[in-house]
Amino acid sequence: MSNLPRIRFIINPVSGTRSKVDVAARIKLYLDHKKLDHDIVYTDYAGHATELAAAAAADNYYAVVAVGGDGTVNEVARSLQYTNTALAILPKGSGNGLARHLQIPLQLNNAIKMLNTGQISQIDSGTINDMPFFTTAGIGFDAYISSVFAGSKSRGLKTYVELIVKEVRNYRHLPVKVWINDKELVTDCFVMAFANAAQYGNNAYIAPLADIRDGLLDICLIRQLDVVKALNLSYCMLTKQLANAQSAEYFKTTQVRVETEQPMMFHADGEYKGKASQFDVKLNPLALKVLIPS
Ligand SMILES: Nc1ncnc2c1ncn2[C@@H]1O[C@H](COP(=O)(O)OP(=O)(O)OP(=O)(O)O)[C@@H](O)[C@H]1O
Repeated sequence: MSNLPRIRFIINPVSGTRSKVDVAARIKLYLDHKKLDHDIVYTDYAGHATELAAAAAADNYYAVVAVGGDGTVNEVARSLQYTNTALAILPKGSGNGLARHLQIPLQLNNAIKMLNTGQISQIDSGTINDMPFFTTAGIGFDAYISSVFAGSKSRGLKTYVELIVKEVRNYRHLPVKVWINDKELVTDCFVMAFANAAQYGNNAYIAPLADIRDGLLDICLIRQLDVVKALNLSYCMLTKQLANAQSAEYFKTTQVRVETEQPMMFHADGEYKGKASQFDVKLNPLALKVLIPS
């Protein structure tokens, strides 16, 4: 056995919108085999990536590469927190929020080449009701959209925007009680997003000022929304201007508690997680090593 650093690729065979590229063949071609040893494993079921990543961390791998979308990234990253093993990403989803935030190349060959020359950094992570997230979590409309999106056959930005425009008319804000930085706030809530990274994915910037290493969550509260405001907010999200929009308010904090009269939908990294009427959202400073471009 060589003494080279070892990396494990975990490929989710069902993720992604693109045609079935032979990722293993590309790895053979573009990974620097003089610098890195590697193995490749495929997930057989939802949740499998978490087990495969935990085994690699226990075996002191240098890095585990999540090959998939933010769902796969989440499953891998949750096992690597507080270990010496770094998360790397070959982005293959439709949104790729964490990869985009970390400026990891979206093109497969370039993303593989980056592994040869990348550097290790550390980032924060969050939990919502003890469920880990690395980009964003949220309650209200964005969780509702993630639930509809999960059942939709098509993917990508166009589907997202069409869904938002269609569903915004039917969705109603709900009253919530929020505790942020020892202050209580009673408010309507259309969306409350808890951002570790700046974007949901697809360059939709829900919290353009979020810093993934500052030990703080950026909370974006949108109290009420109608179709006209929604179009304006969508434009602001895609042009990184949401922090200046009138209908979005921001708070920075390490933890937040939300209570609702009626159960509300929530998501973590865009994966719909169900409904709850109490939410505890926390930030874990610099919990995860990541392999990013030098
Ligand atoms: N072998 C498998 N069979 C079925 N589901 C799987 C398998 N491996 C992983 N999954 C599940 O696939 C889900 C979607 O993965 P992921 O988010 O990476 O891709 P995606 O949905 O195509 O990307 P995006 O969310 O960006 O659209 C994850 O929740 C994961 O649990």
